[in-house]
Amino acid sequence: MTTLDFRKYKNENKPISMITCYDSWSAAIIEETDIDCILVGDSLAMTMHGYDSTLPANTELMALHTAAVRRGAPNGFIIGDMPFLSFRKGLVPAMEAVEKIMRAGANAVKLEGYAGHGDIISHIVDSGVPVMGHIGLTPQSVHQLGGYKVQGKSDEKARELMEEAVALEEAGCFAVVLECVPAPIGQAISQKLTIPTIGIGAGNGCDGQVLVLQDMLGLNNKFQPKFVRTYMKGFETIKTALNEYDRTVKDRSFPAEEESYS
Ligand SMILES: Nc1nc(=O)c2c([nH]1)NC[C@@H]1CN(c3ccc(C(=O)N[C@@H](CCC(=O)O)C(=O)O)cc3)CN21
Ligand SMILES: CC(C)C(=O)C(=O)O
Ligand SMILES: [Mg+2]
Repeated sequence: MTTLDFRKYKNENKPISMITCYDSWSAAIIEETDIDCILVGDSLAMTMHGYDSTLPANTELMALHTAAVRRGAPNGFIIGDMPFLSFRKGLVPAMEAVEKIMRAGANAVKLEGYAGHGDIISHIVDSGVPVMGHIGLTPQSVHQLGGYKVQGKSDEKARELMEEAVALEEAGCFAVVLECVPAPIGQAISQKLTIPTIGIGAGNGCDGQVLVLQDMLGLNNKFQPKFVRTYMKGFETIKTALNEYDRTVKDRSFPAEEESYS
């Protein structure tokens, strides 16, 4: 996968699959699958570190996880999230953050929103670093949005979303994430843009889909928004295996002779 393939997939009406990943061992599994690209999302603050928002993620943490994912998936196309405020402190700090994430092994960066940092997006793109946009529900703005809610519900808000999407394409983004918007809006934006849209809770009309790995594996018992499909009962499966280990330790059937040195 390269940035050129994103446009090619869209032109050939071929859906793009993206999955989040934050560590080496799951990256190695993903590398063996047909999934097109990996997002080292700042959602790792929540899924990996137990925070209740993405705000605690910083550039150092994102770079650390990006490097781990790169070691696990040496050939994957990796997009690294620019964390909260990292691109809002002026051009030089923004470029230093981009540099850390790219040097950690990303192929591209993603950043939330458009208003107020269109110039920075263009500068990153002009510097030779591919940028993925992200509009709709932008979790770094959760306090301003008043919670994790579906965005673009009114005609006016939907128009604003469309304008932002077009502006991101014009700024040079190679793709754009649409998060938690009504399916008709997701479809309308996808039809308008020449770059692909990657939806999460944005309906079937998007050019691709992304889910958080732990959500789709059913590891995230507490988090069940409408857009998540669980493809595995991960929590129960792992719990059963752990209890089996515990039982075999306590009944002394583990380790067996073949698991011991003579
Ligand atoms: N594990 C995980 N998965 C994610 O998809 C995810 C994260 N973490 N962290 C960052 C953001 C936060 N996201 C969220 C969080 C909550 C809802 C949610 O509760 N949605 C409501 C919609 C309510 C409405 O109708 O407005 C739902 O019930 O689906 C949606 C997206 C998506 N992202
Ligand atoms: C949910 C996706 C799009 C994301 O930005 C993340 O995982 O941080
Ligand atoms: Mg994110």
